[in-house]
Amino acid sequence: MMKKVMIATKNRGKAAEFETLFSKYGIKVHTLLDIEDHPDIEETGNTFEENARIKAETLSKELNEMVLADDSGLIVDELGGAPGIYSARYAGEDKDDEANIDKLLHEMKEVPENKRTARFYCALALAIPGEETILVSGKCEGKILTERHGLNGFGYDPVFYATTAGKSMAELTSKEKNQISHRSEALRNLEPIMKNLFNKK
Ligand SMILES: O=c1[nH]c(=O)c2ncn([C@@H]3O[C@H](COP(=O)(O)OP(=O)(O)OP(=O)(O)O)[C@@H](O)[C@H]3O)c2[nH]1
Ligand SMILES: [Mg+2]
Repeated sequence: MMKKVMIATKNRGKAAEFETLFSKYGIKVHTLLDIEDHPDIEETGNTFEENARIKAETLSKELNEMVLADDSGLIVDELGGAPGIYSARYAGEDKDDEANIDKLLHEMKEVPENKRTARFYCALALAIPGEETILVSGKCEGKILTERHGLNGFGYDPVFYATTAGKSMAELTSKEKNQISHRSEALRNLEPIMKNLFNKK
């Protein structure tokens, strides 16, 4: 039997990354994109963890099965932590990656190189019916570039210089991004728990 996990996301970039990240465990990924006309789950929390928990528990209750959710975003020091939990909607409700980047570059226009520090953060929530939800997180340190570099990835990747890679996130192959990203670090922190769960079945 093929193992599978449901992820409470409608973000195609995340879905693609999770597909690759889970494939090495032989686990197939399903998302909200596979359910026709599923309404958005409202993110009413004040932290990444709260929002991840809301998305995972809402869908888990609805489907009565185990659900994983990712709430993530970009934290820019000079902007007091913005866009943070509002990263997807930074430039407006339509979640336009290009408009978000334009707004960020504009806000950071006068900021000198040494003050452009930032990080991606990812909270993962694993909701299991009848059990306490499990929360883990990961981050990835970097700087905000002054213009776009690279075509891979999604979101703010073209303007995020990943310190450990020495390149923009969008210049990395998906394999390279998956070695250093906030999302992959969070998932590694969930690995022992997932192993237990999937081996039980
Ligand atoms: O360049 C990026 N590389 C990444 O690896 C990344 N991870 C997150 N983000 C940004 O943060 C928002 C998440 O917000 P978010 O967690 O609410 O997700 P979302 O609303 O897009 O989808 P859903 O999972 O809620 O359905 C995203 O839209 C992006 O703007 C990233 N940007
Ligand atoms: Mg969202």
